[in-house]
Amino acid sequence: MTPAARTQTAIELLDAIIAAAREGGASADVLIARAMAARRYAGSKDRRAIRALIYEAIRRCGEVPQSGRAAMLAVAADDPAVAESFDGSSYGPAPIAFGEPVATGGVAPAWLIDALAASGVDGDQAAALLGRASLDIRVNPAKASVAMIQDAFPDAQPTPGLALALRLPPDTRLEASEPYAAGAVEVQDAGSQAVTLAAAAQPGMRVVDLCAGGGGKTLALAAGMDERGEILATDTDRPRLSRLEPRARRAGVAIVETRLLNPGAEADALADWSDNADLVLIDAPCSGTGTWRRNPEARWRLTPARLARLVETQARLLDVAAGLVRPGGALVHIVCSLLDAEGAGQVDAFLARNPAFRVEPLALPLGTPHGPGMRLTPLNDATDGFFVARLVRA
Ligand SMILES: C[S@@+](CC[C@H](N)C(=O)[O-])C[C@H]1O[C@@H](n2cnc3c(N)ncnc32)[C@H](O)[C@@H]1O
Repeated sequence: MTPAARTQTAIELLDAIIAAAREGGASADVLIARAMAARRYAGSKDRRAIRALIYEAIRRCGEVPQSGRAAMLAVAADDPAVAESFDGSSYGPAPIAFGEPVATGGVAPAWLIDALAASGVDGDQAAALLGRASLDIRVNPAKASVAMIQDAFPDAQPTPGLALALRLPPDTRLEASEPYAAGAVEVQDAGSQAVTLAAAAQPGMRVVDLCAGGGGKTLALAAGMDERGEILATDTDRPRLSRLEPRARRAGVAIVETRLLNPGAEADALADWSDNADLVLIDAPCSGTGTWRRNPEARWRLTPARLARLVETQARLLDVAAGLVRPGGALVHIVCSLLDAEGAGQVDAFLARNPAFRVEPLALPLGTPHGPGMRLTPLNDATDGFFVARLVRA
């Protein structure tokens, strides 16, 4: 493909991504994968170049751009090679017209920048939310030692304080590797591994992973339990939860049971665990402001109304979890967001409603104290952004 044809393809895909962001459609990654599968003439170099153009445009535009072309013109404004590709050739975009609309740059929509600033996230911290994400893995101690995995990936770097975490070069073909096929490693951001340590899961515990999804944190909890005890992994999303059991089998984990919940009726479905769990982990559904490095178009999807709904669900899930924790047991609240409404403020509000719980201070290998818990950020910790707090029932 010519550079002009690549730019035109990127513009068309950006149009689809913008429409999906406005209408709640599929993510950019999914739309790009679908489009590439349909464009068999695009070689691997073309695909990489088109993908890079699209993500450059998404990162550059804080507000939802008016069109894919306006977003690409924002890239062209700083990149002469992209500007030259607007050459009017048969598969390329029309030449740039004088006074054509160019999408406005910026980190995020203005209301979100204000909300982040009110949560203590300054301009540098906010800009780092759009940096490049690393490729981190967690070694599964049931299947391999860290040294064995370092032999398989000689460029892997350890993460200080995280005994099972390794950072790989971003172009590592992990999924085609033997350790991956054997369940000896799981892809998991180092920050995600660090916040899961707040749970301090131990052998013999009865644990509820209330928002288990596909089980990333469930398996990290299991790694600390040495196949002794019980983990009930629940979620309201059937397709996500259905991925957990095969993943647990692949990892050699047999102490996990899954249970599908109905939104709004979680407590009824969990009545048999009432006052009975040593540990409840809530990896809550959230705005994902801490994961923009991976899904930068997520900031175009978030609205104040959607954020308010998420905050309401999180509060409800915290109250459901409180009913499951036994006296002396612990509740851990995690969000991959830097907004206090979902993290520190959410936990403060829970404590005001539930005086039987108190905050237990955390000592994690990454992160800094923030309100009743700890915060990890891309700028400070080179991980996704997280808030985590550990609460103990009297
Ligand atoms: C941050 S994701 C969890 C990721 C997962 N723990 C992991 O480590 O891979 C949040 C999850 O909460 C689930 N969820 C949303 N509403 C829920 C509810 N009312 N009860 C339980 N889970 C819910 C979503 O389906 C989603 O899988």
